[in-house]
Order: sequence, then C-alpha cells, then structure tokens
Amino acid sequence: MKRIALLGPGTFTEESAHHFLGTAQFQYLNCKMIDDVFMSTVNGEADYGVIPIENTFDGSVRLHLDWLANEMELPIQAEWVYPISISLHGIRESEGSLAVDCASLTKVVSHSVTLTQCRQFLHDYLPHVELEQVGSNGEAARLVKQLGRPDVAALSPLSAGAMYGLHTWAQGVQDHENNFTRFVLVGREPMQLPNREVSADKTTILVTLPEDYPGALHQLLSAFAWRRINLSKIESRPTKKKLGTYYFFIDIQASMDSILLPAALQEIEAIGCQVRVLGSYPAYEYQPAWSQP
Ligand SMILES: O=C(O)C(=O)C[C@]1(C(=O)O)C=C[C@@H](O)C=C1
Repeated sequence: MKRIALLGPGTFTEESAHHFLGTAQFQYLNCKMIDDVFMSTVNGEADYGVIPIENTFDGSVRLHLDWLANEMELPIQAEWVYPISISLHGIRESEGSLAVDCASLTKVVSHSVTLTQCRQFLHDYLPHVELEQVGSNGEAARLVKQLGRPDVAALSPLSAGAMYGLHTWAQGVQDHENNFTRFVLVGREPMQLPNREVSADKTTILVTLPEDYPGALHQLLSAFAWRRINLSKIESRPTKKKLGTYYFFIDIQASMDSILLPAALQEIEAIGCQVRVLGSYPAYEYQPAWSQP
C-alpha cells in the first residue's frame, strides 16, 4: 500500500485527497507542518506528498513553490483541484441563533490562508474577536475541541468539525464562491491513478534567464508561442542568491512526451536559459461525483 504524507488530519488537503484518491488503497501519514510533508517524502517515509500550490483568490502558495524550487528534487506526478468551503465550528453551550452565539465568541482560530479567505465574514459577524493562526485548519478544530471553551471557534473544513464532534455554526463562510485550491502530488515514481478522466497534460518548468537584457523574457516565451504551445501560468520568484534575480515558474499545457515541448525546451536552453523540469503530469478538474476508487 502506497503511503501519502499530507497536512492533517481535518485539513482541506486531507479532504481533497480522500475525495480524489479515496481511502481504500492508500495509507495517509498525517504531518503537522508542510516541511514535514516534504521531508518525509524525501526521506522515503512516504511514497508521495500532497502539497497545496495555488488558490483562486490568494494565488500561489509561495512557500511551497520555494520548497519545490530550492529544497529538493521531488517531481510533480499529478495535480487536482478541490473546492474550499469553510465552516465555523465550536462548542455549543445552548441552543441559539448564529448572531447570539457569535456575540459570545472571543477568539477564532484558523490557518492564515483561511482567515484571509473569510475576511469579510469576520468583519461583518465577528469584528470583536481575537484571531489566532495555527499550522492547519485541522489543527484549529483540534485545538477548539481540546480547549473545550464555548467562546473559541475554528474556521475549518466540514470534515474537521465532524472529526472532532464540534457544532457547525455556519457553512460556506468564505468571502467568495468558486474558491478552489490546486493540489499537487510529489514523489519519485509516477502514480497509477484511479479511474479518473484526465483534463489536461501539463508540465511545470523552472527557468533561469542567462542574464537580464532587453527582450530576454520575450525570447524565452517566443519558443512556446510560435509552436502554439499554451502556457497556463508564469510566475517569478527570487532566486535567493542575489537581490533582483528571479526564477520563472512556467506551467505548460503539454506533456514532455509530446514532440513540440522538448524541442521548445532545447531552444530556450540554446539561448542560455537554465531549465529544470519539475514534473510532467496529468491534471484533473474537480468532479463532485467521483466514485471512490
Ligand atoms: O490547513 C488546511 O486545511 C490545508 O489543507 C492547508 C491549506 C494551505 O496551506 O493553503 C490548503 C488549502 C486551503 O485553501 C487552506 C490551507
């Protein structure tokens, strides 16, 4: 049975992995911090790690991109997308309306990303509460259960509320609908994925330009443009070696098994760019009705 390290339990990462990969064929190893997910996959304690990489509203999870770029060589083997529906969970002392219960709250605990995604809700309903950040949304629910205080609530997935036997005050409290997170599976071996329809073949590369000169980026992009290879994302991150020097993360909608993409990469290497392929993998859109594999 393959072992998969992820941030958990009670996290969106876990919810998404259970939905996409199922629970029957994999052993899930819960980690407290994302560093542990990467490290246990590198050390071989896990075969794969699940990494949240991008959210509709917050954009890239930059820390996680930096891990992929700087810390290790763990190829991306798959990508899936999962909706982020955030609930407010707590300990219920008595029956009452949401408004009454909100007034008695003094603290809300959650992951920093989740607090950001609920800014308007917190402003409208809970302007008086102290906000506390913890390492994951599952940890937030666990903490609320452990504290057992009716004045402390967690913003977390519905699954976390159920896991810790918390009362759900409100569901879907994120500020925007269509809140999705993109997760990638990293590991040394390609994964035989359950019976899922692939939405796109993708390749992610990390490019360093030879030097900063007018048109350098244009030259790089034209290698894809004239071959009509579609890029779905380009993002610069500091190399951390010298101020003002950057890598480019580029998501390409083509597989390394295609004819055109390796030729495009050879062309950009020929103009002096350094190219690292972070993975060539199937991507899956969210399907609410995925059956359990
Ligand atoms: O804490 C969780 O629930 C996680 O799965 C982590 C994480 C993240 O690190 O971005 C994943 C998706 C959500 O958008 C918020 C938090």
